[in-house]
Order: sequence, then C-alpha cells, then structure tokens
Amino acid sequence: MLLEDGAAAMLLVTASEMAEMDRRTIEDIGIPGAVLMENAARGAAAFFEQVVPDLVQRRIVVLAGSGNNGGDGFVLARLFFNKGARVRTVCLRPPDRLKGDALTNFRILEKIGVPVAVWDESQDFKAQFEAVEDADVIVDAILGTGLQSEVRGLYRRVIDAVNALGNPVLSVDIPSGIDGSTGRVMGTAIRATATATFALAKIGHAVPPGEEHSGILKVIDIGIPPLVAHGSGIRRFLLDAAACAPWLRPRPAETHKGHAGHLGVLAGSPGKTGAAALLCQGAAKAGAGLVTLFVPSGLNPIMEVKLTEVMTLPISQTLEGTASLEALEGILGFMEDKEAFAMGPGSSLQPETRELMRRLVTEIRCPAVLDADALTAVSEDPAVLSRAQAPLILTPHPGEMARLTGESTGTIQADRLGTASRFSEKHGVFLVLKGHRTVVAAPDGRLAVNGSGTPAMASGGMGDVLTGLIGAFLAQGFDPFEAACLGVYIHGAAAEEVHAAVATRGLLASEILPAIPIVIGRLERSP
Ligand SMILES: NC(=O)C1=CN([C@@H]2O[C@H](COP(=O)(O)OP(=O)(O)OC[C@H]3O[C@@H](n4cnc5c(N)ncnc54)[C@H](O)[C@@H]3O)[C@@H](O)[C@H]2O)[C@H](O)CC1
Ligand SMILES: [K+]
Repeated sequence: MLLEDGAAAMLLVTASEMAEMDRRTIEDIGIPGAVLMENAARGAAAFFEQVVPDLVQRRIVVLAGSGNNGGDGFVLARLFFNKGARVRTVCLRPPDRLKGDALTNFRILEKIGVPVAVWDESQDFKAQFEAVEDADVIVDAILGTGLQSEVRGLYRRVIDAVNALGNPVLSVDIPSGIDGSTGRVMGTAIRATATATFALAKIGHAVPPGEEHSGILKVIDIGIPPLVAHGSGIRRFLLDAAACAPWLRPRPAETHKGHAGHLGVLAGSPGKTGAAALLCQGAAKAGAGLVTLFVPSGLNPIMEVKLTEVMTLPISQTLEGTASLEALEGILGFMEDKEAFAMGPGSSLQPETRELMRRLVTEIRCPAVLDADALTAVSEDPAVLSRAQAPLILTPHPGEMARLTGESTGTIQADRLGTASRFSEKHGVFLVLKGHRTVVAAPDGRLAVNGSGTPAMASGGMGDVLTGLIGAFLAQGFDPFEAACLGVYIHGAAAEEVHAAVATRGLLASEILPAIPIVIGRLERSP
C-alpha cells in the first residue's frame, strides 16, 4: 500500500540512481553520510512508532547487514535504546567487514551498552536464531539498495525464519531481498509490515511483488536537497492524486460543450454493443463535450436506445454486421474537425474491419486511443504505427502486449516498465500497459506507475470504460501522456470509490461510471 501524503509527484528511482544521489549529496554538496544516516534512522524511528503502538515498550531485535542499511539499523538500535526500549542487535557479518558510518555506529552501540550479537555462518543457525525468537518486533536492516545478487546462506535462512515468525517486521529502506530497481524477489525477501524508505521511493516499492512486500510505505526526508532529485533528470513517478491534481483545474464558468471537445468512437459489433456503450458513457462522464459513435447500421437502433447523451452515426457494414472498409471515407470526413478518436472495443476481428482500423490508424488526423480489437489489428502490422499522422495511445493488457511485441506474457510481466518504455520509444506511441499497477509510457521517456485500483477491476468492460476516459481527456485537449495518466488514475480511483462498499468481486464496469465525476471533482478541488 502506498501512502498518498499529498506531496508533489513521487519520483520512482532505481537503486543505482539513489546511490548516485547519495554520492552527489555527500561528495559534491558536502552533507556527511553520517548526517544522512542519522536523519534516516530518526525519520524511520518516528514512522515505525506510528505503525507499532508502544513500540519502545516492546522487545525489539535489529538484524543488521554489512553495509549502510545495517548502519541505519545500528542507529535505530541506539535511538530505541536511548528511549529505554529493550533492544538487541544482531550483526549478520563479522564486524571487521563493516566500514565507514556503519562501523562508527556499530562501535557506538558497544560503548553505550546495547547488546550486540554477531552471528556466524558456520555456527548452528537454529541455536543462534532461538535467541531472538522472543522478539515482539523485528527491524530488518539487512539489505537495502546495495543488494547485488540472489540472497543465499545465512541471509536467506534469517529472512525465511523472520517471515515464519509472523511478528511485525519493520524494513529499513527496502524489504531485504527485494531488488529496489525492479521489485523482484531475489531468492527470498522479507514481508514487511511497514517500510521506511529514504529520500525517494524506489521502483521496487511501487510494482509487484516488491510493493506487497513493502507493506505500508513512508518516504522519509533525510535532508537531500531537492535540487539533487530535480537535477537528476528522472522522469518516472507514481501516479496518485498529488500527481494528477495539477493537471485538472476547475473549468472556467463560460465553458460550453464546444470547449470540451468532440470525441469520435468506432466500437461495437453484433453481440458486443456493451463495449461501445461503456466506452461512450465513460467518455461522457469524464467530461467530453460531445461524443459520436460510428456504429454498423444494423446496430444503430439498438445503440440509440442504449445511449442518450451520445450521438450515433450508422455506417456501412459487412455481411457479419461489423464495420465495413467502405465506411473509411465517411469517418475521416466527419473527423476532420473533431478533437479526438477512440476505437477497438467490441469492433470484432472480421478481416475487413481489421483493415478499416489499420487504415484509420494511418489516416486519422486527430489524437487517437486504440484498444482491444484495434490493437489486434495493429499487431498484424505494427509498422502502421510509424505512419500515424497524429499522437496514438495504445492500451494493451499483457496478452495484447504479447501480440504487439511477439514476447511472452511472462517476459512482459517480469519487466513491465522496461517493456512499456521500449515499445513507446520504438514506435513513437504512448503506451498504457494495463494490469495491477498499470504503467504509462511516453516516447520522450516520461513514465508513470499507477497507484490506484482494486482487484475488483478484473471484470469485463472495465477496459472499455478506461478507453472512454482517455478519449475524453484527449478530446478536452490534454497532452496525450497526461490524458492517459488521468484516465488510468481516475479509472482505478473510481473503482476504489465503489469497491469500498462491495467485495473484491462482482463489481460491474457500469457501476464505476457514477464514481468518475466524484473522483474528478475531488481532484479539481484539491489544492
Ligand atoms: N538513500 C539515502 O540517501 C541513504 C541510504 N542509506 C542506507 O544505505 C543503504 C545502501 O547502503 P549500501 O552499503 O550501499 O548497501 P546495503 O547496505 O544495501 O548492503 C550492501 C552490502 O550487502 C552486501 N550484499 C549485496 N548483495 C548481497 C546478497 N545477495 N547477499 C549477501 N550480501 C549482499 C554487499 O556486499 C554490501 O556489503 C540504503 O539502503 C539505506 O538503508 C544511508 O544510510 C543513508 C542515506
Ligand atoms: K532492509
């Protein structure tokens, strides 16, 4: 769970980017590492005392590794000891492996009388671990951004034993065993109740499985000057209310529907009229001024009944009743003076309809969002993407991404951020890689990881609503990256709004429609 503390957009960094910022702060700016370490531990201690009531009255065991993560642990041990806590420290590597600020703080513990045990890989593990099994709370200061490889040996046994204890575990910076740059479990990893991370959130805190392992996350300000982060050129951030609010200001009083743009939609086919309806209703609820649905003529009477605020335009159809290639010129002509286009949901994979959608990709002259069957049509000839005349936003789920890239869904899911960034840059399109913690990538390197949403969203039609949201923000003139981010965040937040009242299943796509303006209103009013 990620706490939205209302701060500015929360940057997401890799372990090496964070290490470089540490280095610049210490070596170029001159803030001693010991000051950063002290600030880190003080901030972590305050947060941990919020998470575990009466923490300093509990039996605390600090497990420390051989690097500065361990150093943070030693300082935490001192701070809790000074408050009268019954705190013990375990050093998991011989002290002669310690150096710098970690060694300094290790020696301080010895001088002030904090019990410090040194565990030895060669000794009986069970006997050593028994000494800490009575702990009420474990502080995990074993590994942080310095994790370099799979966790093995003593570290592995300690992490697995701690997880088996089931006591509250408070992780310093990163749950040990989680790769801060990817969120992957490196062999094994601590399952933390809470994690205090320093200066900036890491990617590993925001994407699964690292996100779940982190528990409640708090970003602690340790005194690194903002210019260090701002000067880093990092354009990766968590998509939350704080990130979206600046984009969504209340509309001026004199707004009329012409200002809010006109979205054209090509969606629906026999048996799949719901997808078209959900897309169009999502667009209307997100503020598109006008929405016109191009619909195969045989379905027009049905759509006229299903939709009220949305206009329909019957188009020629194939024998199967799907959109025909003959409709191309009519659609292009109508779209000449419109602001945005959306296509694909429920369109069908009828060969002529697929060809129509590929032709629209290369000939439409307004920003367009492609989803569902339009993505399948494009994956048969991805080169059409580079022939587009206007910005494109693609919204694949992992299976559709596999068809677009030729990679397996396993490969895609193992590196969602990298997959999305590479595809976006290669094809010059904006990419929304859907799933838990949806990723939004722009060709210029901007990247966002969505913080909103609930498991209840895994139900038919949710994607159609998302396409409508994105199309609506495109129609209102938002930059394609912002339009995609707003659609993704609001989509998840609207589901959370409704989900709070229902279980994690059985949430219908149409049920999130009324929550969309509620979420938008909250963003518009936020400071
Ligand atoms: N972000 C900040 O501004 C600050 C962060 N601090 C803390 O410093 C650590 C990073 O410290 P570092 O020494 O670079 O790395 P670690 O402590 O994470 O540990 C590395 C240590 O462990 C060894 N190691 C690496 N991989 C493995 C493995 N798989 N198995 C066993 N051992 C491994 C490696 O050789 C090193 O010796 C950061 O997380 C914060 O907690 C600063 O204290 C304050 C400023
Ligand atoms: K840790």
